[in-house]
Amino acid sequence: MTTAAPAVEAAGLTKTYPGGVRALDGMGVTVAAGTVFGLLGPNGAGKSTTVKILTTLARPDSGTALVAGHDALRHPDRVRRAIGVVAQKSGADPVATGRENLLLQGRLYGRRGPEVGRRADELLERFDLADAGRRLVRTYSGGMQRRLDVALGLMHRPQVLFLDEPTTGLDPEARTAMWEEIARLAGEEGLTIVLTTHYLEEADRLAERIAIVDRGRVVAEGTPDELKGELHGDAVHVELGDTPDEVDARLLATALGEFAAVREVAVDGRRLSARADDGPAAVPHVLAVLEQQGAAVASVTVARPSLDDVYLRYAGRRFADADSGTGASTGGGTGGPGGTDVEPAAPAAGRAGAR
Ligand SMILES: Nc1ncnc2c1ncn2[C@@H]1O[C@H](COP(=O)(O)OP(=O)(O)OP(=O)(O)O)[C@@H](O)[C@H]1O
Repeated sequence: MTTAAPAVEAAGLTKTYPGGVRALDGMGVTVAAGTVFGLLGPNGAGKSTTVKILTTLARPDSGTALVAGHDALRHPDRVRRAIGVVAQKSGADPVATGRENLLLQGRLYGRRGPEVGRRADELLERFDLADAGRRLVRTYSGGMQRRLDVALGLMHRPQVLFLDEPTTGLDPEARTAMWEEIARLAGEEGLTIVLTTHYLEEADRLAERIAIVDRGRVVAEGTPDELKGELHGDAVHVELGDTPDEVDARLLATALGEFAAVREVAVDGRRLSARADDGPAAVPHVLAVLEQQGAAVASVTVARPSLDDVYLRYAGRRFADADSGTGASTGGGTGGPGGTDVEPAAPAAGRAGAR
């Protein structure tokens, strides 16, 4: 555990977008320097809005944000110099080469002279783009473009790198390669990385600590093992044949809850989940109760705790279900990130972040 000041300290962030969408509702995170921190949550949970505030591209309605020791609200220019941003959408110019993009990025940060070219070549090499460095970016594969995006974010040697969904849209092979690179950056270079993702596996694999975000606030935080360790026992998931109505669902939960071996029973549509110290031993009881209640069973699975179970526990619904709907606290606007309130940014954050 490092004793240095945290790389990011944000507290009490709130943000309501025009149209009444409450994107952040008391959001707060503390990220230790030199670690990889994952903001994990379904679509619309508020991850991008948090990153936009921390990277000075948006202002909160209230709350505080310190990044690399600087106040993001009072001294956004200082924050911009200390951070790199890799936004969801590529910041690279498709009709320039990869190398030209890197050189331009360096110049936007005020770098001049041969050092800029050396840094560009070093990054092309490191991201396995040396051969493609003089090709137009529009000829790159998705994985190559994403690697170039990360290289652009690193051009000025930031202290904190923000990666907004770095592997969304990548095929499994490119995703694995990106994971390896992110792990190496944190391990070898002591960079602090704040990563947003809606992939449970990505957070589990990369982040030393994870904040699970739901409806604009952190609902659980810890190392992946701590979070999973809070859920004692196995998860028992039952796919019901018919959707029980509300009364049936309550009856099922009550009837199952009478077994000491089974706890935390939740029925969500056709899915019933519960915890049991010994999952396989509990299954016959669970099936017997469901049969008594007249509930048809399509399938039963028993699993060790996963981050999905952590999410279910804290958010009260499954991750995939939340991911397919909106996570914001009120309906209304559906504007995507980068919408109405993005403020003009200095090159440091603006090039990758404002597009
Ligand atoms: N510029 C905007 N104007 C209006 N509503 C917005 C704007 N940006 C985001 N929202 C809404 O705020 C909520 C939080 O969005 P945000 O992009 O922060 O979530 P997210 O967790 O990053 O999701 P995603 O993974 O889809 O990017 C969503 O309901 C979203 O539709």
